[in-house]
Amino acid sequence: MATENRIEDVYRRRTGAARRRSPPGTGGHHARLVGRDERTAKNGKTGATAASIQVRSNFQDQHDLIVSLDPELNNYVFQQEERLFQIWYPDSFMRIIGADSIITTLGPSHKHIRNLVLRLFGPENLRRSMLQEVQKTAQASLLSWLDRPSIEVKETISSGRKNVMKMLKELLDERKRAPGHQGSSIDFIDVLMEELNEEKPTMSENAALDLVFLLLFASFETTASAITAVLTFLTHNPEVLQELTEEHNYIQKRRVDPNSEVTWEEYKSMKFTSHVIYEALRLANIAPVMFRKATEDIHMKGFTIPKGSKIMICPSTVHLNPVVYTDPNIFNPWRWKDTVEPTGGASKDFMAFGGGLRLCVGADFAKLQMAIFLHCLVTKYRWKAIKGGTMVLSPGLQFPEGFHIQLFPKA
Ligand code: HEM
Repeated sequence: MATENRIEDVYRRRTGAARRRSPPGTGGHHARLVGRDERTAKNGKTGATAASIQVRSNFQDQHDLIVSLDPELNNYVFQQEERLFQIWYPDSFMRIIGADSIITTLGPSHKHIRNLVLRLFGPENLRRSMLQEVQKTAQASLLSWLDRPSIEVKETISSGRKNVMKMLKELLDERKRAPGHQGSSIDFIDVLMEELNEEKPTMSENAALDLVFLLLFASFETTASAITAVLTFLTHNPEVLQELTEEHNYIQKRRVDPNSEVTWEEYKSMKFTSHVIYEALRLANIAPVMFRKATEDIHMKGFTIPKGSKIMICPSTVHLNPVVYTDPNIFNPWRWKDTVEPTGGASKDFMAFGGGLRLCVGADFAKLQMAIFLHCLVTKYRWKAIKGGTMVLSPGLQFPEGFHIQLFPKA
């Protein structure tokens, strides 16, 4: 796996920043080191002493872009969300996700939309209905993989999920034609219909569809990448696969009917699985960067981040930091054994799901999907790697040759 320097290098290559080292203030792209230890950063060493790199860029408003390689600054940004920092993403990204989304809203509106989304993806609904749904989907996908000589894991997982978008749109139309869904479990369309039928709805129908799109966009790539990364790590680490399989076999053996559905208690008992998931997310750095802008002048460690500056947070600075994680490039789920799991999926040492007010709303859902997929996989199947499986951070996680496997039923 590549390290945070690689991310920095790729970023510099793309902006041309490193090559044009013209002095600050002369316009165009150029890079200036503003960290504590210029030499360390130049030599490409990683770790707690890594400096922040400040790049003056061609962003429209000509404010600085600070690439933060400092774990403390990363954490501080999340803690000070909507006080000293505010969400900001480049225009190209905002065009994809739509101007009117959870990402662009602030304050009470943001909180309101988050709460709507959490009615579907929060722990209560995960326990009540999503657990079953997720299990059915995982079982059906794996069954459909059986007859095929080679499966490209990420592609297969994400194409399956794309059908969900189509289905949700159809469902919204159907529910509009025949309102008053009487099902026992709530679904997101119920939540949205309720919102749209309010006397003073907080969103238009288009905004509601945009939100559905954003949720699917945010979940397709990320979850598919995460599951592919876990499978790759398991393939290369048979001792991890063995302990994981033992955990799931044990859960299955304790049931009266081994084929009955996974219960919430069983899911919560999957400790080693949870460590495998955290470890894979730590190494994979699926969301390689996050952006914010400073809403005030901020003084930190002898530096000033001027109001209006854009800040690029790189979670790998923490995740691949040897001071925080011993042998950071080694896939070692046992390292989590004596660690308190990050509350709500985030801590100052673990930011795969971001942190603070903007912590990923799908974090619990993503972990549930991964754990249930692994349960269905290791209790019923084994697999053989056919091709690919190389992971590169460039700067996001990529599988240049994909990861192709063949699936077999367990004897
Ligand atoms: C392994 C899978 C996933 C990873 C690594 C991941 C990562 C992240 C990260 C890092 C953020 C914070 C972005 C920021 O602070 O700028 C985020 C936010 C978000 N994620 Fe995820 N995500 C995953 C799965 C999902 C899923 C399954 C969904 C949908 C159900 C989802 C929906 C969202 C949404 C809506 C936000 C914006 C939250 C807000 O602004 O309040 N994510 N995600």
